[in-house]
Amino acid sequence: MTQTAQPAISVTIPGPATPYQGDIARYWDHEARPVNLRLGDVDGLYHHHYGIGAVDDSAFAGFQGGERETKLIAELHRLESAQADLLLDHLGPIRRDARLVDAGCGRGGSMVMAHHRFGCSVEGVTLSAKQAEFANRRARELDIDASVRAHVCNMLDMPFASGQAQASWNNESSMYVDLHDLFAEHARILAPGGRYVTITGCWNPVYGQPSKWVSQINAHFECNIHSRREYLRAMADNRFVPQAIIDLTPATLPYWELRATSSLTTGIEDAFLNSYRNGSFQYLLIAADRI
Ligand SMILES: C[S@@+](CC[C@H](N)C(=O)[O-])C[C@H]1O[C@@H](n2cnc3c(N)ncnc32)[C@H](O)[C@@H]1O
Ligand SMILES: CC(C)=CCC/C(C)=C/COP(=O)(O)OP(=O)(O)O
Ligand SMILES: [Mg+2]
Repeated sequence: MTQTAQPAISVTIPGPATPYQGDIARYWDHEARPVNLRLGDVDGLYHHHYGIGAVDDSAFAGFQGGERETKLIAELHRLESAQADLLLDHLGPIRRDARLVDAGCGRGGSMVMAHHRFGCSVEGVTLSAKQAEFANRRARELDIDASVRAHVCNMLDMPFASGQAQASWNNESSMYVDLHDLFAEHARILAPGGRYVTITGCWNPVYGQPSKWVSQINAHFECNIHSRREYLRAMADNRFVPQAIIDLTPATLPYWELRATSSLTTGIEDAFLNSYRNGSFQYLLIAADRI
């Protein structure tokens, strides 16, 4: 019997592109660590990244017990917001009619800060439906939901037209994806001359290979930390020319030293402290022009 050829049909399959992305979506759907929620409750900016800058001891020294802890938590949060501020500083001048893209937006703290600073629209993507709901609820509460939106989707295949974004970034979210695929997608959505910024933890090729502390961080977060060399190579291969490369390792150590003394430790503090101190891991900001 002869089989007639079936016409090709195109099917849209909802959900994660890979089983790994499904794992990561579940991870962030279920994440509710007090270190993130208590810090976010300080002023309603919910971050999933770490902090930079000198600790202001006077913010909590001289206080006792619960009051001291509350003030110490506010200090940790101030350092995390300072990190996002530094990233936004490197976006350059942004027009009010611009569109910005936050790839791996988490609960949206950086998006809110970007909108408040520039007055422009900010689109974010996350694999986690819970995080996107959280970010969109915060945007509604702040009455900025016409300009700040989180979408549940893959940062390697974003639902944005080509060449329309003035700037885009990854704030501690690039260790979940292949860097060549990532920068190809940023190069697609950015206008020529647009700016890309990342703050990331990367292993240091000068150390040789990922240290046991780096491997511990990977296991803790189910991520895959790349080397500094991989970032620069993948950028160069995808039309990105670095304008600034800043080693933020010395600037993030005080955050980790303070966090290790807090009531909100999660068990990963020593891995960060040891890997930063032995030179196997670096906290890096890279700002690049899309040519
Ligand atoms: C450590 S959190 C960082 C969140 C945010 N950038 C911040 O600074 O608060 C990592 C984020 O990356 C997102 N992510 C990981 N892989 C992704 C992918 N392939 N597509 C979209 N988002 C992804 C996660 O859903 C999560 O929101
Ligand atoms: C620098 C590196 C390697 C980051 C990995 C990505 C990551 C999980 C960032 C912090 O998220 P979080 O704020 O949810 O983590 P925590 O609960 O530890 O504060
Ligand atoms: Mg955190």
